[in-house]
Amino acid sequence: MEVAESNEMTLETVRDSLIRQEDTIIFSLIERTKYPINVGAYDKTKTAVSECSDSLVEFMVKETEAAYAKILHPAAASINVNSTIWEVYFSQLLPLITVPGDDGNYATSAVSDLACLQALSRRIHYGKFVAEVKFKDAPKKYESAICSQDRDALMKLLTFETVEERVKKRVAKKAMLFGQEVSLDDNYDEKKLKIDPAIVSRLYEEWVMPLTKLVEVEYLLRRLD
Ligand SMILES: C=C(O[C@@H]1C=C(C(=O)O)C=C[C@H]1O)C(=O)O
Repeated sequence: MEVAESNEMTLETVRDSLIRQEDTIIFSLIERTKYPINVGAYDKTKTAVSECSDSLVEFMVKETEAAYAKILHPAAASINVNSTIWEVYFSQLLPLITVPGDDGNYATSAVSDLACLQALSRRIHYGKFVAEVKFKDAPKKYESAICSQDRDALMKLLTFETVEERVKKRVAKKAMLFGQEVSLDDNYDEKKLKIDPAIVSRLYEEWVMPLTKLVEVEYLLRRLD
């Protein structure tokens, strides 16, 4: 991932980007809540793509991944946690943010899923940039752990608990603000929130941040190859 872009990157600019990406993630999740879970969209027998054994969503995600693979440095591109993101999204997150049921809108809900998966994947794989700036800021600090391929030591070195606490609080606050039913009187009804802020916070705590850190560790392990 030593692309030209990383020269101008600092920990601050990388963190600013992660903060902006929170907006994209939360808005894409809110968009998906418009539709029920629509399990039919994930049913290979109902796929709308002819001569293709994938479900509609699988087909769309694979096409997008193929496009991204063309623009990434091979070493960084070898780190890919999309299958885990996929699993978490469909088996854990989607049932939490959607209502049960099937409204037949498979194509539009699949487009929405794709937007969520892309936003999550981009954020989590951004861990490569985060790791690169952390390494550049203090190479000595990381070198011995990299040489001994010590995952636990790397994880400790790159973790900032106070930053993580702020992320969890901020995403819950954003979910509350972005998910409101906006009306012209001053009352706002907490029950009408489009997404539960606690779920967004949990998504970050249990999956987004741990996976970002996993990407950071994987990147650093290969950094001196
Ligand atoms: C991304 C960073 O690395 C780690 C992961 C974080 C995250 O995924 O939000 C936050 C703090 C760090 O523990 C960072 O330091 O900003």
